[in-house]
Amino acid sequence: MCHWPDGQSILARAPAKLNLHLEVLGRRDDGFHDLETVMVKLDLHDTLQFRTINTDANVDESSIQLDCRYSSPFFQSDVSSPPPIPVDESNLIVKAARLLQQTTGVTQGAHIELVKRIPVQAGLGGGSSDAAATLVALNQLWGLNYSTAELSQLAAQLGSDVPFFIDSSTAAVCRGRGEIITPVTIRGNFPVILAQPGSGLSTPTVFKKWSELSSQKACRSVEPLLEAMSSGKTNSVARLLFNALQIPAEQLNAQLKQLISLFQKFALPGTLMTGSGSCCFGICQSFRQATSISSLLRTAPFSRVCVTTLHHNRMHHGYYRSTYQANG
Ligand SMILES: C[C@](O)(CO)[C@H](O)COP(=O)(O)OP(=O)(O)OC[C@H]1O[C@@H](n2ccc(N)nc2=O)[C@H](O)[C@@H]1O
Ligand SMILES: Nc1ncnc2c1ncn2[C@@H]1O[C@H](COP(=O)(O)OP(=O)(O)OP(=O)(O)O)[C@@H](O)[C@H]1O
Repeated sequence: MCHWPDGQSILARAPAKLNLHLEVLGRRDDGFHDLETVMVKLDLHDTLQFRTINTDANVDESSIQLDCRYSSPFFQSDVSSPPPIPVDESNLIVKAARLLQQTTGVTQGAHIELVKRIPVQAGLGGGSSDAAATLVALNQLWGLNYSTAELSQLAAQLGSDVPFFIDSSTAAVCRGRGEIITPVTIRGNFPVILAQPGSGLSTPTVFKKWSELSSQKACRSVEPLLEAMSSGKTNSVARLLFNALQIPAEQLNAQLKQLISLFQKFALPGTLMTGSGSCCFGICQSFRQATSISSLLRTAPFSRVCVTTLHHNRMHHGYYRSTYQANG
């Protein structure tokens, strides 16, 4: 989190996530599913700038104004294509700001500029991370002094993945519908190739497909993966990747299935789909390997590719001038 010298502006980084392990334990009465999932934050991130509303400009002081621009290896530079996310009240950023206003009774508003790099409907948690960054930043901008625990409770009302992004840890096991967070250790770092097919997947549709296909199988234990993560054994981490939603997702999206088959042709230590898809990832041994495989993946007509690493040892929702690019 970075404060501008005038004290009226905050810049926040909202990282993407990967699910290294995702087991669905069963369907609940409220329509959600109980999960056991291991999530890690990535260096790939959206950037959000928050400013107080200039009341001289004849604007309602409690309004929430959101502007969005796209700046990512995943996005096309074609400005004529319509933006893939709404900037109205349905945006999770606006929902997070409204929830904070309603809960605290604060009358202040905000102008928010989003630089969107994380692809949408990809299972990378982009909207959830933006919502968490908004709760943390507006808590500061509006001087609310809410604790992390209080912000986490609000976060869970916005989405199952949002509390993970309030937590400052790089990696965590998330249980319940995703909101019960236990931070875990991940040592070392490794390059990750992200590849997204031409179309995304809706989370409820993938869970519905899982219900249709599910059988009474024993649940896959998370413990061997946690041990490999804490001892920094990247090859073991890669071998233990697991996602119970991948088969249902492959049945819903033919390009995803093709992309996973393509990924499996390369000698990578491990590949998987993240969350409810449709983005897939490969853990690489080196940047050289990541660069050569990502250029081969880029030749597939339907896939968009980007290389990133884990989001390690950063300030919470941190921002470093040295890594910030002029284009956002
Ligand atoms: C698949 C994951 O990305 C794994 O990290 C998350 O569980 C999804 O979390 P999310 O996008 O924050 O999801 P939410 O916005 O809370 O829920 C969207 C929809 O996904 C389904 N959903 C989500 C989470 C969960 N544990 N069980 C579910 O069945 C429900 O149909 C729900 O209505
Ligand atoms: N700030 C936002 N960023 C991205 N999507 C948003 C945002 N606000 C609302 N949305 C909507 O939320 C939906 C899911 O987008 P998102 O990119 O968060 O999915 P996801 O990566 O699959 O998330 P998850 O991994 O948490 O399931 C999209 O249909 C999008 O229109």
